[in-house]
Amino acid sequence: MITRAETTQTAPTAPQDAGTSPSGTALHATGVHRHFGSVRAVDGVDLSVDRGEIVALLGPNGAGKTTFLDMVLGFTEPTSGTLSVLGTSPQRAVRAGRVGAVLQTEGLLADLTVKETVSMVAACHPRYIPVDEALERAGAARIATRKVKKCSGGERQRLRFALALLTEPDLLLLDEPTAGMDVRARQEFWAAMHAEAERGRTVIFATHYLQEASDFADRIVLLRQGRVVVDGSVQEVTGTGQRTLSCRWIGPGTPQALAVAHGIPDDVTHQGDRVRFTTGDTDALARSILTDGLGEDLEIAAASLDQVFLDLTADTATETTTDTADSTEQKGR
Ligand SMILES: Nc1ncnc2c1ncn2[C@@H]1O[C@H](COP(=O)(O)OP(=O)(O)OP(=O)(O)O)[C@@H](O)[C@H]1O
Repeated sequence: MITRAETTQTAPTAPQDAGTSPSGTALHATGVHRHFGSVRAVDGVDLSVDRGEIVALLGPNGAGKTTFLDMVLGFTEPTSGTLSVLGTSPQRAVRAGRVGAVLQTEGLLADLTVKETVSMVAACHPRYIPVDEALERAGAARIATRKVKKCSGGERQRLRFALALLTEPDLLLLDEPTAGMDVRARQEFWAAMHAEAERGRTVIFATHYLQEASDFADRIVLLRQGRVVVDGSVQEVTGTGQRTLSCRWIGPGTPQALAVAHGIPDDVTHQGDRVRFTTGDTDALARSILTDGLGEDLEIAAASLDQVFLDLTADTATETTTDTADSTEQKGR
């Protein structure tokens, strides 16, 4: 049985077991559910990720991100629905070393050095890249001789990254990979990940840092209560939110009257000499302001990813449950 801690470390099956994915799809999920007793952790996810894509998986605590990644890694099976990874089952893709993962769980031996750890794990694989190369690419070369127990949280993540790269995987899965890293470590981590993406790897990462998602991902998938609520590029996702229009008011009339005329009576605020409107139709508002000479120095801004995230996940406090019996399964992580 494969456990979360073993994912990047033991994949002794021959590569030909993994099959191929002629369509170029790295991941294909159709109607995937994963229920734990009464808890619908994943509640009908349809998702297709092409090879070479970089996808950020966002969602509030308990949205189902880790459970979904666990299924992609073959740790747990969907309750229903189908899931294929690189054209085969998750288990076969993982065993063939075609999937690398950087997870938050432990599973590292405290008394080994970083390099010893990578060497030991490399020896479990039928084929792997040179250990020094994996360390270098993961930004872990300078901590090669450090004992794992002396490594900080961020350094351990780099070590996990080096382990994930050993088999030159086609798909990299990262669950909150930069948790615990300081700003510099985070920047270095993403620079290293960029280099891996440029080598053509597909990267799927779960994160709570929206800026990281915005900076690094081609595509944002937002989960809420086990379902995909938004799926698109950063521009498409922020485009679903309300825009703001601000200007210097020069009259006649009042901003409030204009807001009422546009059906947004409560969405007008003042900041210094500027007035700010929040609306789904900034074009119509801008037209009125310019045509009637009501304001000057107009600025229109799309919603921030943070704002869209907050709007779409505002009511997630309620737990999603099925109407079946209580959960008897324990959270095993
Ligand atoms: N083994 C399990 N048994 C019972 N419930 C579980 C189990 N694993 C996950 N859950 C529940 O499923 C839901 C989704 O959890 P999951 O860890 O996938 O969310 P997440 O989006 O990764 O959250 P976070 O951002 O906090 O890591 C939660 O309500 C969680 O408590």
